[in-house]
Amino acid sequence: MRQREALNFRTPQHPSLGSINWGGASPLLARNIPKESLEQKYLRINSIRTRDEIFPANDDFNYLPQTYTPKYEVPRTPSRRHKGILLKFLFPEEENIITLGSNSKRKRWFPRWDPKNRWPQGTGVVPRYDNIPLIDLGGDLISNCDRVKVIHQIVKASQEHGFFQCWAEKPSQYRKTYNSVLPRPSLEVAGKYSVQVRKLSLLLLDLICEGLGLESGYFNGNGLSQVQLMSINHYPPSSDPSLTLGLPKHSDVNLFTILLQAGEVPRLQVLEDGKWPAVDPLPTAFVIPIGYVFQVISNGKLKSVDHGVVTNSKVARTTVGNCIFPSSDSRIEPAKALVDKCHPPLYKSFIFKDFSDTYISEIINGITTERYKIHLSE
Ligand SMILES: O=C(O)CCC(=O)C(=O)O
Ligand SMILES: [Fe+2]
Repeated sequence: MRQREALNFRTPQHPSLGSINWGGASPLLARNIPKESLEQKYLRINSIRTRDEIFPANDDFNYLPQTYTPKYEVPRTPSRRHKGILLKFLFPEEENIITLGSNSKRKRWFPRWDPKNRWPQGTGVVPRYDNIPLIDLGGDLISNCDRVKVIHQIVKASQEHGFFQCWAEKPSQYRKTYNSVLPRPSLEVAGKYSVQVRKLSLLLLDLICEGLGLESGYFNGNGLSQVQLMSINHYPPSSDPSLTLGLPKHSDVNLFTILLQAGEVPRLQVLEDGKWPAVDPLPTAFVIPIGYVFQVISNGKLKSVDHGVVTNSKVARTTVGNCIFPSSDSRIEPAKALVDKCHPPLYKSFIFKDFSDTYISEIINGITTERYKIHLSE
């Protein structure tokens, strides 16, 4: 028999994630979702359903018109019955509850999401990504030799793989400073951590700037690296990972992300040569995926990489990502110093906000990034 249970979610998570409702999925999933769904209450139906039942391929499950006001019969719970008049007025629950059921013709709040693009990497056994460059930033980065070597490693990895891993301090110090961030940091720890990570991001920006041959401080100007957004992603275990939202295939919308992974289970999968090998979590290293904005600014010298997350049937996983973004009004275009007669611009110029507003929903739906590109025949 189906047991019904009303849950509150702070971010749009799939009900099969269970009762954990902190942190939530990456803000990626919160983009372009109707605002009201972020405070949405909906029914969780505890029953085993197949993946196709939950996400029927031909179902218009993700269409939610602005004026949508569902009216369903919902069993009353004691807490509702005793709710004060003011709360009832502010939160008219019956109208906020949406059922996720197999036969329902009701509209759902999920973003339009082509089923083919949900788990292109599959959810079974995955190969390990065993040739990820691991770059040591703990050396003497002032002395020319080390600096040149590290810059070369970063640029090469970002060109060939679209991401790299790095150590920022000696491993033992590292554990002490950063381990307290996971699995669930206090606000104070999160604040301290984000300051440390900001320093690391500025160092990486300086090194990449030099590696690309751009004038010093290039990324400090025009708001190019002004915004840092921290997201804590928690992926509870799911008895059937194929029913659970991890993170769909995407490449990051920013310059880069500084990602800390906890736990033993490799679940971050990166697309390389048509395969989706998983990145082993190293507790003392950061994973740095290059974002699309960096690909554009570097005129294609650095490449952003598709990645995604699949959940595990037994083990939870938590990651902390600090994303380095331009400010919303920044103009994004190939750096002038990288463009000349022999190297024409490969990307159009755009304002970051115009791009970021649609980028996530586009890539989630498998729409390619072609429209940002300039084709040489144009
Ligand atoms: O949690 C992860 O491993 C990846 C997170 C991610 O890709 C993102 O937040 O963009
Ligand atoms: Fe990502």
